[in-house]
Amino acid sequence: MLARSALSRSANIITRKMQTSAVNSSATWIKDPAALAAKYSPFKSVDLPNRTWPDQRITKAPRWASSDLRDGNQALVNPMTIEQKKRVFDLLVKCGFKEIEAGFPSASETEFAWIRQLIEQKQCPDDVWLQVLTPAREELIRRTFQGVRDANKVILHMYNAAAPIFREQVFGNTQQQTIDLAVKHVKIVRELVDEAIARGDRTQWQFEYSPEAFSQTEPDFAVRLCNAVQDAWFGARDKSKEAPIIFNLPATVEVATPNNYADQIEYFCRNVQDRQHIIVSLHTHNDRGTGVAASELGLMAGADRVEGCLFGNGERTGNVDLVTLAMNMYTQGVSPELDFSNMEECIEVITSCTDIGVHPRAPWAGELVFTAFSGSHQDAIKKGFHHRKRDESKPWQIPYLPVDPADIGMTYEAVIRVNSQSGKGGVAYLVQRALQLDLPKKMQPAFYQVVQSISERTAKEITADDIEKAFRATYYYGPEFNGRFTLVDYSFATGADGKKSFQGTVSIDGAEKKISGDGNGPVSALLNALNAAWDGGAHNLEVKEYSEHALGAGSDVRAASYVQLVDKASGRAVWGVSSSTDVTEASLKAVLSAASNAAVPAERRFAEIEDQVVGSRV
Ligand SMILES: CC(=O)SCCNC(=O)CCNC(=O)[C@H](O)C(C)(C)COP(=O)(O)OP(=O)(O)OC[C@H]1O[C@@H](n2cnc3c(N)ncnc32)[C@H](O)[C@@H]1OP(=O)(O)O
Ligand SMILES: CC(C)C(=O)C(=O)O
Ligand SMILES: [Mg+2]
Repeated sequence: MLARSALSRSANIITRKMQTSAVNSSATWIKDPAALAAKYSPFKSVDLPNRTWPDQRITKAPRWASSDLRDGNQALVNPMTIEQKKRVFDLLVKCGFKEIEAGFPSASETEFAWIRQLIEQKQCPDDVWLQVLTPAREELIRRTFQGVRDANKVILHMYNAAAPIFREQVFGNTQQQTIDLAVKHVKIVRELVDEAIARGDRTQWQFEYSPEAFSQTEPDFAVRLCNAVQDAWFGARDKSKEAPIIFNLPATVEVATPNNYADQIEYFCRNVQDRQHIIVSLHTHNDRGTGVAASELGLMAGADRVEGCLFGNGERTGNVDLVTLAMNMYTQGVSPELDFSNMEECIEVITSCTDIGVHPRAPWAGELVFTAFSGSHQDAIKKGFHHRKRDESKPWQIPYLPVDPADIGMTYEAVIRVNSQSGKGGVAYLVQRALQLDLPKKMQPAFYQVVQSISERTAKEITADDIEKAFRATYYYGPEFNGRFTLVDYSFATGADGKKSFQGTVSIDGAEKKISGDGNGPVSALLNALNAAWDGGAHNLEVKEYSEHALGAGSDVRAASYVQLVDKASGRAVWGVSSSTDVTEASLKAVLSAASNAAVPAERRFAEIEDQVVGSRV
C-alpha cells in the first residue's frame, strides 16, 4: 500500500513510503490479473473508423490561452500573491499571449482584487483578452461579472462537468439535468452580457463553455450538451454577426492514449452544429504523461485553440505544457506566434512565482536538454557544427540538437560538458570554443588523455574552464605557463641550396643559450639546433606531424601551429602548440612547446598538469 506523508513545503514533493506490512503488491500487479481487471477498466474508445486526423499536419499556430493564473494557480501549495500574479501576467504578455485566463474572481477576495487591479490600473493591454472562470452557479456568475466590469475585452468562461462519473457521483444528475443546468446558467450569462451592452459598457465579450471532463463524456452527449449551450447563447441572433462561442473540450483527467482524444475532437468537430460559428479549444491535462501529444493530435483533428500553462503547471501532473507545444511547432518550421526566445526569463519568473522548478530534462527548457556528456554524441555535435559553418543559410540540422540553442537565448557553452563518459571530440570542441584552436585530429587523443586523467582523479565533471586551463598548462599556451624551452630571439639565413640556417637565443630552464642549426625549413633548423644543444646532444627529436591554420580574420589574423615530435631514443611522441601573428614564430614556439613536453617524463607531466588545474579550482 502507498501512503503519502504531509506535503513537504521545502522540498515541494510528496513522499511515498512503502509499508512493509502491506499486501504483497506483486500478487495483485502480476500474479492476479483478474483482481486487477476488477479494479480498473480500460478506456472505451470512440467508434470513428473513417477518422482523418492521422493524415493532417499542424501548419499554423492555434489561438493560445494561458491558464497559468487560474488552473496553474489553483494547484499550487501557496497560490500566487497579487505581485506574483502581476509578474506572471506581464511575462505572458511579453511572450505574446492574447488570451489570458487571469483568475477565478468569485473564488476569493484576493482573486477578485487582482482582476479589479488589472482593469482599474489598466494593466491589461488593449489587445489582450482577459479570461475569467466561473462555475455554473448564479451567485458566482454575478460576482464574476462584478469582477470584470469595465474591462476592455473579456472571455467569460463557464464550466460544469458532463461526464457520467461526475453526473453520478458529484451532481446526482441525469444527462438532461446536466443540460438544463448548463442552459439555465448560459442564459444568466447572456442576460448579464446584454445588460452590460445596454448600459453602454465598453467591454467586448466572448463566451467560453467547458463541458468539464469532456474526454470521459459520451461523445454524442457532449455534442448534444454543447448544441444546447449554443442555442441558449445565440438564441434567435444571427450567429454570423456574433463572436463565435468557444467550446473548450477538456481532458480534465487524462485517462487514455492521445489518439482517443483526437478521435473525440474529430467526432465533436464533425457533429457539433454550426461548426463555422464555434471555436474548438483544447484543454489537456497530463496524468498519463501525454498531454502534449493529446493537444497536438487534437489540433490535427481540427481544433482552433489551445489552453495550457508554461512548463506544464496545473492540477496534479499539470496542464499541457505550452512551452513544449510552441517549441515543437517552431522546430517544424511553423511559427508558434509566441516568443520564447528568452527562456531563462520565463523559467525564472514561473519558478519563482510558483515555487515549482523546471525539471532538468523538461523538453526544450530543462537545464540539461542541450547538453551532451557522452563521447559519441559530442563528436557528432562537433562535426555537425563544423558542417553547418559551410552554409548557415540551410535549415538547422545538427545531430542530437533538434533546435539551435541560440534561438531560445542559450549560449553554446552548455552544449558539451565533459565527464568520464566524454570523448576526444567533445574536448576538442571545448578547446575550439575557448581558444579558437582547431586541434588536428591526430592531436585530439593526446589532449583527451590529459583530460581523462583529471576526470578520473577528480571523479567530477570537468568544466570548460578546467579544460582551457588544462590545455594551456599542457602546451604552455599563454604567458602564465612556461616550458623548459622558450624562444628569446631568432633569425634565419637561406643558403644557396635553399636550406635554412637558424641562429637564435633559447631560454633553457631559465638560462639563455645561443644555439644554431640547419634544416630544410625553419622547424627542422630549430630542431637540429636544439637537439645539438640540449644535454650535450643527448636528445634526438624529430618532427612527426605538423599543421597550421589561421586564427581569426582581417588585420587581427594570427597563425596557430601544431607540432608532434618524436623522441627517437624512447619512441615517445609529444605535441606542442603555439600561435603568433607571425607564422614562422608560431611554428618555432610550437616546436619548443613540444620539446618542453618531451623533456619531462609522461607521468610527472600528467601530475603537474593535474595539480595546476585541480589546485586552481575554487
Ligand atoms: C477542472 C477545474 O479545474 S474546475 C475549476 C476548479 N477551481 C476551483 O475550484 C478554484 C476556486 N474555487 C473556489 O474558490 C470554491 O470552490 C468556490 C468559491 C468556487 C465555491 O466554493 P463553495 O461554494 O464553498 O463550494 P464548493 O467548492 O465546495 O462547491 C461545491 C458545490 O458546487 C457544485 N459545483 C461544482 N462545480 C460546479 C460547476 N461547475 N457548476 C455548478 N455547480 C458546481 C458542486 O456540485 C457542489 O454543490 P453542492 O454544494 O450542492 O453539493
Ligand atoms: C475548468 C476546466 C476547463 C478545467 O480546468 C478542466 O476541465 O480541466
Ligand atoms: Mg484544467
